[in-house]
Amino acid sequence: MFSLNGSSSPSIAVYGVSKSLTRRKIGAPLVVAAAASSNRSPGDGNVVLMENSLNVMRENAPAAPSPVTEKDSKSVVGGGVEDFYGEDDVSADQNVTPWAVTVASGYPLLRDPRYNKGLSFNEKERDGHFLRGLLPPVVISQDLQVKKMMHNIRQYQVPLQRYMAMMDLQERNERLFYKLLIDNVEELLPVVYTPTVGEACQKYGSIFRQPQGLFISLKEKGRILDVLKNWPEKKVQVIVVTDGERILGLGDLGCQGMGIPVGKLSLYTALGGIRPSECLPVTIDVGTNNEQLLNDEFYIGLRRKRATGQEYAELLHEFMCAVKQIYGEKVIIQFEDFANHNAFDLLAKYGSTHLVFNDDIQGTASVVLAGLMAALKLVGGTLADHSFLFLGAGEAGTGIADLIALQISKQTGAPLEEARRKIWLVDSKGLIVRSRIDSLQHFKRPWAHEHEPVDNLLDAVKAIKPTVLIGSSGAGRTFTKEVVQAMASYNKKPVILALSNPTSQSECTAEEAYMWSEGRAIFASGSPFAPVEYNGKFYASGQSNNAYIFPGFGLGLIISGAIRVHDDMLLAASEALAAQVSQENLEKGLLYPPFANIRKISAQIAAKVAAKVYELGLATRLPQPQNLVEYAESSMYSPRYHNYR
Ligand SMILES: O=C([O-])CC(=O)C(=O)O
Ligand SMILES: [Mg+2]
Repeated sequence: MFSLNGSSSPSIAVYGVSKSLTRRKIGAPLVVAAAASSNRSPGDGNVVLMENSLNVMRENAPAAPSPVTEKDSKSVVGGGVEDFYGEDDVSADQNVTPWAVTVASGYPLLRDPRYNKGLSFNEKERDGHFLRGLLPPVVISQDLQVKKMMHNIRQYQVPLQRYMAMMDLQERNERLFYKLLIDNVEELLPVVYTPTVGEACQKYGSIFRQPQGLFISLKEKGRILDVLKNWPEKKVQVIVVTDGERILGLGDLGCQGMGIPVGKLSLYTALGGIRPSECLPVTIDVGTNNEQLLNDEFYIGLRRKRATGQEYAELLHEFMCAVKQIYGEKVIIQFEDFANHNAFDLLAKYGSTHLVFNDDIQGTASVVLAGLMAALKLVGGTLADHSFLFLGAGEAGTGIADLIALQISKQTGAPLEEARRKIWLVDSKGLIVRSRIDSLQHFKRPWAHEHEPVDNLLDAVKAIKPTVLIGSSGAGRTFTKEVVQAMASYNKKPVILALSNPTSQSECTAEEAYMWSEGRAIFASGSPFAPVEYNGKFYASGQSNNAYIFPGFGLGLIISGAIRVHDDMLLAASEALAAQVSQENLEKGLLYPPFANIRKISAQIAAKVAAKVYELGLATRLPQPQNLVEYAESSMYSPRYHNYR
């Protein structure tokens, strides 16, 4: 027991406190001034409150009252907290000096986004936490706050203004931000994520207000470990890292790519239930080759050309080692929006030493495979009965192609080589064929099949006559009328996926796909499109975006204590997602379930991924929980306010 406030707090509170403090290494011995209550909910517990609310005070400093939550009646699936906080944490903390711990109250409490509740502080809390007079008299519920915020956000017509309003809210009242996002996910996803996040990155320098993640630049070379220690949270489960070189389909945005890790991690919390405090957005700044940014007076990054070769590799290696040193081997490192060459190299280099996941290669592959599994119910046949043509042979294109081939090979027993022959890729130089092999980058070589050269997409469609056309090129409006019409001339129901983001880079719009195929296309896109009307009929289209996969995938890794990612886990995630597509969805032409159910979907994905982690012997959380779906659900962060004593 470790509590000076009378509540019987289990050892968990000690873990959280001591661990944080050990790592803080701040000066002389201190005294403990406050601790958490007895609530133990794995996704949502007071431990978080403790750990994230530490103000370390010098010996004899007065202890301010702490907002400690009242006992929460929510039932808990056994063992969750220990798993998140790890028994190894205890032994690591044996030499801890007693420290003083308290949390903010009064004005600082209102300024602390993690604990601020704004007008929802009740009368008792206002008295107990020195808030009297700092707020107007009214006390309102969190639900009313949500209603008010949605009303305000809807006043903004310009998407970037909505984005900024959401970011302001995140910096002011974190739980309200997540409540808003979770309760209105279909409306707000395009605001905090693609397409708006793309524009936000382009203008990040001028809209920058508060740092929302860690910036690690070449200036920090040799001291990245110290930089990581500056991050206020000591328990991190997921890092999303970019070097900004290929932000969506918008190209090199340098340091301003930070909007992407921030956006992705807010989805980790909203969609996958990972606690916000355990998510760390990182941008590695090695310069930019974007002349416009280099000449932009508001640019926030290093004003130099990109470092490459050894200089680049050394910085990344230092980062990878420092992360493992400080957060252990179970932290997920999600690579996001790196340029092709680095993305493949980093995944190959660190795949066997770290828990790494490339969202653009693996997450996109898994979500597209799920969409194809659903599409088969509409077009018939097995994967092996179809032929696939890609425009784009980068991370997404080859990643998806690899996973389709793997699945075909598993289903038919055919060797991978043979399965690959169903799949063709077009890059900027035309169809990838054998005669080009010597000039191809290594990740394109498996796709260089025997064929005469074809130098453009339309001719490739005519030559291959694919049943499925997938755009992953980052180049907008490349599925022209002729291309879509050619697909519709060979197929009763052509499957067309325009995956590039944001909307401006989509290979075609939903309207174009339906119009040019006379309403016969089975269409999905990376960024959302509103339903379109064609010949008096409405056509909805699904969003084939890795946001369906990575939050649940990450949760599955966390709840099983995975130490490595394996392709079979991606297949498990695809199957779990495809299983969530209802007959009703399919009848509307939707290859994916609505995002409105995403937390339930994420729990299903997490359970299937975790089961695979156990099966492969890559789990460290033992024994395996009996019901993984329930366990995943109960592990999720809830944005509901706590009551403070
Ligand atoms: O961020 C998204 O919307 C999907 C993605 O990973 C990308 O386009 O790079
Ligand atoms: Mg991406």
